[in-house]
Amino acid sequence: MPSACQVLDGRTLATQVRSEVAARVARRCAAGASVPGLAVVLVGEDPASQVYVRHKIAACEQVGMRSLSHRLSAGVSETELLMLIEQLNADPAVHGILVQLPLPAHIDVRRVIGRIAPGKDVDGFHPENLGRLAAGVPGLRPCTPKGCMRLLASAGVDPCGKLAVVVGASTIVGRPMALELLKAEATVLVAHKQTCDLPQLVRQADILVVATGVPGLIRGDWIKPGAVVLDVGITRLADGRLTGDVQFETASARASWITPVPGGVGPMTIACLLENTLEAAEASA
Ligand SMILES: Nc1nc(=O)c2c([nH]1)NC[C@@H]1CN(c3ccc(C(=O)N[C@@H](CCC(=O)O)C(=O)O)cc3)C=[N+]21
Repeated sequence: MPSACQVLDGRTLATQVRSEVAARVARRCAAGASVPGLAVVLVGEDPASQVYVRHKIAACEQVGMRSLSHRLSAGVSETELLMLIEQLNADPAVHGILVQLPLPAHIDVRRVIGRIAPGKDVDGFHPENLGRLAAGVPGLRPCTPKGCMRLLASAGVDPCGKLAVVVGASTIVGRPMALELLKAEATVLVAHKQTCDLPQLVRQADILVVATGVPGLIRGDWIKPGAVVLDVGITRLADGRLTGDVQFETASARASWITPVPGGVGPMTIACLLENTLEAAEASA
């Protein structure tokens, strides 16, 4: 890797964000306000989801917040899940609600997310929060795109006037990422499964954000020299290693900044979840 390319270290930045959150939580509690509480709802026994949920709960405790985990069997009815959401909506000790995705196929994800009180939707997936982001007004913002914007800022990269290409148009990452970049006055292109000539688009990107879940999709020789590359993809290979959507070795020979996988965007997602939970608590009282 030429010395010109720098690794954007998400672990170090996430540690900084988490200690800022911890300090704000301590100040809030010292002033007599309630301990921020995050309710994490996990449906089914998917081992990867269980690991993520454990990470989130440990992260809460580390910054002095309360976490409440609700585990439901894979066969739980949508009605029962909606009843739990209503109960959490009404609980004043719960400031944030996170329903771990994916949900079993018999449950309508949109109905479940739409039932979460927007003020407690710390994932920022509720249509009201996505609408606020689209309108450029304050609200709870999806954690991964928010973490990506923090990573850009930490590298001193201002998106204003740059050409940003977002690969992947999911509701949870690609779309809100495009909205964040647009708010920051980048020129934004969104590529997806039907996009013709992906390499030709990627080659123009000053800022490239990839969130497809297709390991190694983006070749290093597609990267514009000097581009900033944020790799959101995270796939566990058969040998147990984690890998991103961007071919790191060759991409880092051309990029000016690049996030590694692991240790890039992932830790920032969790840090921003904690920050959102604190924001939700601060807005509630
Ligand atoms: N309602 C909901 N909200 C989510 O935010 C959500 C979700 N459902 N379902 C699953 C995905 C996935 N996700 C990750 C968060 C952090 C890491 C992370 O910290 N990764 C570490 C590595 C972790 C490891 O070693 O496995 C890293 O990239 O360095 C990864 C993945 C949040 N998700």
